[in-house]
This record gives sequence, C-alpha cells and structure tokens, in this order.
Amino acid sequence: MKNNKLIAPSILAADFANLQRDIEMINSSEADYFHIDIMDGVFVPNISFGMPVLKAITKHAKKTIDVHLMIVDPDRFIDTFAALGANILSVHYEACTHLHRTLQAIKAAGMKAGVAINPHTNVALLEDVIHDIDLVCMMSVNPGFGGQSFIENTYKKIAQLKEIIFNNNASTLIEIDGGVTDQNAEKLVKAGADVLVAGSFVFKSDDPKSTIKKLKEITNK
Ligand SMILES: O=C(CO)[C@@H](O)[C@H](O)COP(=O)(O)O
Ligand SMILES: [Fe+2]
Repeated sequence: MKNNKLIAPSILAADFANLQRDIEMINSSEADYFHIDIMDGVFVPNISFGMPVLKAITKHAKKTIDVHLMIVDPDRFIDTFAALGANILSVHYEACTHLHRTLQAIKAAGMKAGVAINPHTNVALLEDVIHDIDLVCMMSVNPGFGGQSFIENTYKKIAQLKEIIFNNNASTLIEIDGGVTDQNAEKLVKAGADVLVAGSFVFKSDDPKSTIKKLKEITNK
C-alpha cells in the first residue's frame, strides 16, 4: 500500500445537482478514495453537507469512503458515521481534548482512524499517538473551503512527519489536503505524501476522469 500513491477526489467540488453522475465518474476512474468534507460552521467558517447527503453518496460509491470531519466535539457522531459507511474517519487534532480516546472509539466502531491537522499545528504533537493513527490528513490550506492556494510550508511538515513515522516504526499514511494540482503533485509524493486529495483541480477541469488519471500517473511514475 505504501508504494501505491493514492488519489482522493474531494466531493466538495462536485456538482451537487449531478451528484450521482459525479459519483459514477469517480467509480469508473482510477481514483482510490472518495474524500468527503463535513463542516459544521463552528470549527470552520462554512457549512458543507451532513448525514443525508453522505448516506446518498455511500449508497452509490464503490471506493473507500474517506470522511474529513471539520466539526467540534466529533465524538458525538463516531457511531453515526460508521453506520453511514465511512471507512476512514478523520477528526481534527484541534477539535479533540482526548484524542487518544477518540481514536480508540473510531477503531472500535470499525473504521480506520485519521487525524487532520491545521497548517499551524506542529506535527510533533502527533508523536505520542502515532501508532494509533492510520492516516494523518495534513491540511495544506486553512480548512473550510475548496479552491484555495497551496501553502508551501507543507513540504517541510511532510518531511518532519515522515521522520516521526519512520523513527517510531509506524505505518501511518500521510494525506495532503488542499490546493493539490498537477504542478505540486510530484513534489508532494517525493516529500513523502501517500494520498493526495484534489477537489477543484479535478472537478473544475474539462475532463475530470482524465485529470484523475493524470494525477495517478504523475504520482506513481
Ligand atoms: O478539507 C478541505 C477544505 O477544508 C478539502 O478537502 C477541499 O475540499 C480541497 O479542495 P481543493 O483545495 O482541492 O479545491
Ligand atoms: Fe478535506
């Protein structure tokens, strides 16, 4: 799994009036995950969509469901997201007082446990729970919106996190989320990224399926 770089189109940039069409496009593409952003208007200054929409997505989606929760007090909804079909559930480090307990609860509910970190959060804060984290969703923009510019400091953070994972003999995947394009994809995987989330770059392109294929080729050559 480590040598197969993964592409996760972000549904936030899909056409919600044609959601089933866009889901089928991802099903038939080389994408690996459906990346699904849930925002509550409190942890981030935006509201995306909630449980009924996630239920509709998981009904049709045929790939790994990667849910990125941008909500306060995510413990309230862990079992709900498991029941809705999430395979990976990422909570924000900044939203969890008892992160270790939250990670155990995600695993007990049958999902892989992810931790998302804001651009200002130092990766060293994850070291003591690195064995409990299946995936770190490293934000390369400030969470809340699609279509923002990639923050260059992310490369340094990937290298630092890679070292922590290596030094602890952990198998945590590094996912990069925000502003990913064909211009930075190769540099990101060379720095140590395993999964690239891409929203606007995929869905605003003329041919989203070909764009996913292109990202897959760039990252796996
Ligand atoms: O979590 C988020 C934003 O908060 C992301 O998953 C975005 O949806 C990525 O969109 P692009 O930056 O690729 O347009
Ligand atoms: Fe996301």
